Amino acid sequence: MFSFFKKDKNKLPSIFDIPGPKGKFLIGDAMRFDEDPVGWMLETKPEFGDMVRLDSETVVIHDAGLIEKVCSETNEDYILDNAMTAGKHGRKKLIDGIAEWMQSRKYLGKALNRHVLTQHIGRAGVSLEREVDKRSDQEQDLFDASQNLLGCAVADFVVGADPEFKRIFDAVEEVFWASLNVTDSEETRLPWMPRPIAKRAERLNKELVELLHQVVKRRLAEYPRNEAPRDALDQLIEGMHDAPEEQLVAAVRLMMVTAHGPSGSIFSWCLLRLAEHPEYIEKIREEMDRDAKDILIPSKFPNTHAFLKETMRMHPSNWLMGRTAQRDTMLGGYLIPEDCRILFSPFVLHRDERYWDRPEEFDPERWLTGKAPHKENAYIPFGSGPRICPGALLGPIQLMLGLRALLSRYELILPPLETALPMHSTLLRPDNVKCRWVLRENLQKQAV
Ligand code: HEM
Repeated sequence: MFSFFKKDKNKLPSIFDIPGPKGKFLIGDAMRFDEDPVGWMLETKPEFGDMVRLDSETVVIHDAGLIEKVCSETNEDYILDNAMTAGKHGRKKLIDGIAEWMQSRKYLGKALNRHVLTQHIGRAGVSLEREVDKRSDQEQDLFDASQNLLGCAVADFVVGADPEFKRIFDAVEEVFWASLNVTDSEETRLPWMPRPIAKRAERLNKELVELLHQVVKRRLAEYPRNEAPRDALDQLIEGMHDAPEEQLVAAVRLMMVTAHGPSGSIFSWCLLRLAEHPEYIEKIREEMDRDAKDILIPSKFPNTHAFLKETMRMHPSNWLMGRTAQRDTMLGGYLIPEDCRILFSPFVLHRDERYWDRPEEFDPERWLTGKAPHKENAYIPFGSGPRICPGALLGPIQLMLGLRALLSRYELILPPLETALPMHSTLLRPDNVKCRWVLRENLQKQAV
């Protein structure tokens, strides 16, 4: 027997030892996964278990503990990247920028203070009511309307005190849609293909960055203001006024562009679920009658928070997340090679019977018992680890501002949830659902 046929007993089990469907040479089962990723995961999980090899460099994991391990080792053993930053060159840039971004994150966290939030809630409450009124009694796309409203709230938190707020918000909107088109498209898969969608996104992004440079310059010129910070940018400058201008611009841009989509996607599903559970509309309206600044105290809005949490369980905006190994590393007893992609799905995790009771049932009450309704690490709508969403506390506050602006004066008209097909693309969003909101008093008049 030649020695290379003998199994090396000392060799660690590698990615090729991880079970998975046979698939095709080189591409594994990637084509089947691309056609229906959720179906693929739900089908392969019972057969192959908590670690499933998709192709020679991609593994899908389902175990809550393993997912937590990968998330918590991000920045060290794994890197957080996406279709826009894939490839060796893009990855190197990301790795080089981690320390700077983590410093910005620290100061962003400080912006979640009472001063900034109270001013944000006042300002955003007014802007959201205005945006809701503008769209009154119009048939519109649900996700489009939702992401516009919530995007406005996010931008207000970040740069709401700026005299050019509207211009900044419009530029962010354009970049958001252009980037979503890139990550939704197949373009980035084949590096040698022309990339018109990505080129447009790059141009719009460049324009946004130029605009944000002007904004940051203006604020730096005003520093020190000797007044409490009005928005996240004021707070960033308070902590980082001697940081390079680029770093401040990058932090502000990333926050606005990243937060736009998830918030809008959750808001869309929340409205669809409310139309399915009208009894909650009344409960939420009752809670919303309280003083606006109480929005900062979740215990005063138990039903609203329970409803939002359950919406994020069943419809996590970031339904498929991933990390890439920065170096050879061990996971679940296997040696994961550098550049290997690890995928995990909050959508599948949040429906796993091992971690949840009646996972397929939409039941906000499960969050009202005083005990966590799930096993450890099984609820990750905001991700986890050092790169967990820095807006995890702010997101629900802004969703509540959106609900308040809409439900206090308007009645929703939406198709039944079962007709709303989910689009599992970059974000989990309802596909082409039309919605309308009508002033409550007008509906009441019509009823008489
Ligand atoms: C309900 C609303 C929101 C949801 C569901 C959401 C969800 C997420 C998720 C799942 C991630 C990826 C985390 C990971 O990979 O572990 C993320 C990242 C991020 N989110 Fe949010 N988010 C929301 C609102 C916000 C808000 C309001 C902000 C800030 C104003 C924000 C800023 C960010 C940023 C900057 C990142 C990137 C973090 C990093 O790479 O270090 N998000 N978000």
